Amino acid sequence: MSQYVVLIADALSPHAAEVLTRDGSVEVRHVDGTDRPTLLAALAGADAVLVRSATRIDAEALAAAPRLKVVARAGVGLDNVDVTAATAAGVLVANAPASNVVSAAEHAVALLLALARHVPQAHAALRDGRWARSSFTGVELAGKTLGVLGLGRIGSLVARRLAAFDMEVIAYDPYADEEHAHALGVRLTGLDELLARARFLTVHLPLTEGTAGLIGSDALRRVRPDLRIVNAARGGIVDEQELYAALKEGRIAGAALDVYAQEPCTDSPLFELDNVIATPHLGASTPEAQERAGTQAAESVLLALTGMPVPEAVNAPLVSCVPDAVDAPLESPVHAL
Ligand SMILES: NC(=O)c1ccc[n+]([C@@H]2O[C@H](COP(=O)([O-])OP(=O)(O)OC[C@H]3O[C@@H](n4cnc5c(N)ncnc54)[C@H](O)[C@@H]3O)[C@@H](O)[C@H]2O)c1
Ligand SMILES: O=C(O)CC[C@@H](O)C(=O)O
Repeated sequence: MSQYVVLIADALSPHAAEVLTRDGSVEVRHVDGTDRPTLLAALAGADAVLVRSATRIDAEALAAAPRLKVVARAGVGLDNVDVTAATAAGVLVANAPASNVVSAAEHAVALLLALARHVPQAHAALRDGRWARSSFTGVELAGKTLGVLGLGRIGSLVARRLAAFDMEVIAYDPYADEEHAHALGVRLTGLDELLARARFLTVHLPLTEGTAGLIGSDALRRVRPDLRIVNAARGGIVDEQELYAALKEGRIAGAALDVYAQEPCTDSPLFELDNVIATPHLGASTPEAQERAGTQAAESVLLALTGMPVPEAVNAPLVSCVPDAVDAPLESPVHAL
């Protein structure tokens, strides 16, 4: 008989369940974590729960889980887990902080290029039978200033990739290291300069009390009218109502969004604007990222439950695709106890 019950509450790579059941001590139960009554009932008998971004592990969920020892987030952002409440309850919280950063960075770059050249709009027009070349004149990236908000793992990967497009890259991140920025060819600036100068702005911050609404009414009145904004970090960092107003009034030129204040989000006034392109939180949606995220989250659960060490091999493929300079200054996957 298995010693531990582990819930998988969001759709994870099958590798997660494979890792968890490896030594026979764990019974895996799959539940739909977005169905609240089902989640709360299942948590009653759970020793651990693995989530992506859809399932909320808040104080109510923690209170329903008397046996819970660990919450593992198969990805980066921990805004769907109440880390403070978990810590108070003696529940360990782990994430997989570098698992999906390459995928997320590539998606941000894809959105930025698509925004610059109206790719989704031109594709849609052609499918409608319209050869509307003059409607879709774009802009070059070369020589333009890219402002990176948050020069952590993903911001650094995006900066490096877009520097290769001959963009001038500046970044605002009060915690970033000058040498790290310099090695990437990035100049650190204050927020005021970044807002005033950027032709493209890409957001790579965590959602916290300090970053919620950072790009709001005030910031959006200090930018150039030809600014294009990409947010593939978290909804709510860019205020959606203020973004709508800025786009509608021609105070900025366009926006590309992967994330929303409320998700799922299928009905936003922003989707009606011609200069907005949008994807449904796809930054981490590649098999490569999901395999790493699921595997690393499962390894963290096993480590927390059984004390079984994490094999080196699990981390090896990822380290080889994330530059040392990006990997170095960041915290360990186990976030809080
Ligand atoms: N779209 C997706 O699918 C997807 C995938 C992965 C991550 N994300 C989001 O991207 C975010 C960033 O991920 P990461 O791996 O780069 O995180 P990270 O922790 O490596 O980097 C975040 C950076 O933001 C900086 N920062 C924090 N507060 C700031 C502030 N007020 N002003 C300026 N800089 C500030 C930090 O110093 C850090 O360098 C995650 O928190 C997550 O929400 C989205
Ligand atoms: O699980 C996902 O697909 C989203 C993950 C991403 O937003 C993250 O923060 O890691």
